[in-house]
Amino acid sequence: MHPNALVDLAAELLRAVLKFDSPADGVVSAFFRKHRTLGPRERHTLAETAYAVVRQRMLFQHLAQSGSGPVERRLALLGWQGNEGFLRGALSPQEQAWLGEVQAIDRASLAPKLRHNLPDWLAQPLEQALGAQEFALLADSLNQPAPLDLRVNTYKGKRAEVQAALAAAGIESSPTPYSPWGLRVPGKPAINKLDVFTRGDVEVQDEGSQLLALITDAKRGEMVVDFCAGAGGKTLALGAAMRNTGRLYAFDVSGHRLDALKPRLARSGLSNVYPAQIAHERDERIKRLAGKIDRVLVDAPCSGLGTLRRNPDLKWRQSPQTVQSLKTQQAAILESAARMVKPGGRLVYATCSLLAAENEEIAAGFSDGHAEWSLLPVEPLLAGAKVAAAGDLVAGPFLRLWPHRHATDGFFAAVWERR
Ligand SMILES: C[S@@+](CC[C@H](N)C(=O)[O-])C[C@H]1O[C@@H](n2cnc3c(N)ncnc32)[C@H](O)[C@@H]1O
Repeated sequence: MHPNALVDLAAELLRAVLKFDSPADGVVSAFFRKHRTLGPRERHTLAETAYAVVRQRMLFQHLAQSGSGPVERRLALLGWQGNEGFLRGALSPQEQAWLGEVQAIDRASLAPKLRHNLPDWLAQPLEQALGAQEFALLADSLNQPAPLDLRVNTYKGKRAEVQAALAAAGIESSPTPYSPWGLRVPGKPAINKLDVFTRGDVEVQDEGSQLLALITDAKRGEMVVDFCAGAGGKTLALGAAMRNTGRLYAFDVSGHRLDALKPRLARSGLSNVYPAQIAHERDERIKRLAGKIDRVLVDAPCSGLGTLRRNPDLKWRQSPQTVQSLKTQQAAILESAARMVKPGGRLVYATCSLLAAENEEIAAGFSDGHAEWSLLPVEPLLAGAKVAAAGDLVAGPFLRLWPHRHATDGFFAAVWERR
């Protein structure tokens, strides 16, 4: 394709993505379905350029105030993630001069919000929680792509064996620093055609997500509920920890997401998982399990702001209002899920949000209203699950993961035991 045509397509894609009326990954996929003839390299350039602009939207929109022509084209030039020489082939002499000028601007001289690229309502509580210096590190890490983490299906194989199988396929990996189940792979090699993937020895899963399953500590023969199972990332980890025994219910209100669990379940070799769509958190099915369950994991619907490395559009699509309505939902789901836990059983509340509003505040609300539950400090639970450096992963009694500190998504977890 001619360089200019590809830049024009990047501008067209940006016009759609920057509406922020639906998730960016869906917009990108729909765009590729419309432009079927695009090759893999062109798709990579277009998608990565769109993501780069979404990540640095404030900065790029500021810089794009100068120059002329459609603003999306200037944004595409600023965020270009393809070959530099190829890009030069698309530029007019005026565009070349403009790009040179704006790229020479010293970014350190710009206003803080143009450097961190976060909306005020989000920047403020994060800066308050971390202090200015560490907040800058967080903001920087949120603007980097995430590494590819894999979870070894320990029901089928050992981490060292999977690592060797990956190496034999030309893919280098290293054990994740905290999770005993994880491997980290540099770059983004396609792994879904490898035998080690198709036979279910390995799944793609962020190390932070693995740690949530580890602290849930589901054991052989137990009755376990993954309340917000979605496509089952944590379900599969729990089922493997249970060594394919006992009964593991995977509940979700979204049948569509549960459908995505099915092929993963088939690969995993697990037969102890019972996926079921529920109408809402007070569904009859939930009531029938009251007081019967050993472990309940609530991986609650949340703002997803701990996953900005992968889903940078969330910072523009969420708002104080959406967080407020999520908080109501989170408290209601936790309340309902708790009823299923039997005396001596464990309840885990987790999010992939960085905001105390969705984390510590929800946990405090639950503890305050429930004298019959003891909050369990997470550090010994992590250490008991053979997680290295457990003390580095907690804030007080809670699990608190940060992309800039732990190279994981930003997860939170609180754990209670029913007396
Ligand atoms: C953070 S996602 C779960 C991700 C999943 N656990 C995984 O590891 O892949 C939250 C899920 O909660 C589900 N959900 C939303 N409201 C719910 C409710 N009232 N009861 C159960 N699940 C709900 C959403 O459909 C979504 O799949």
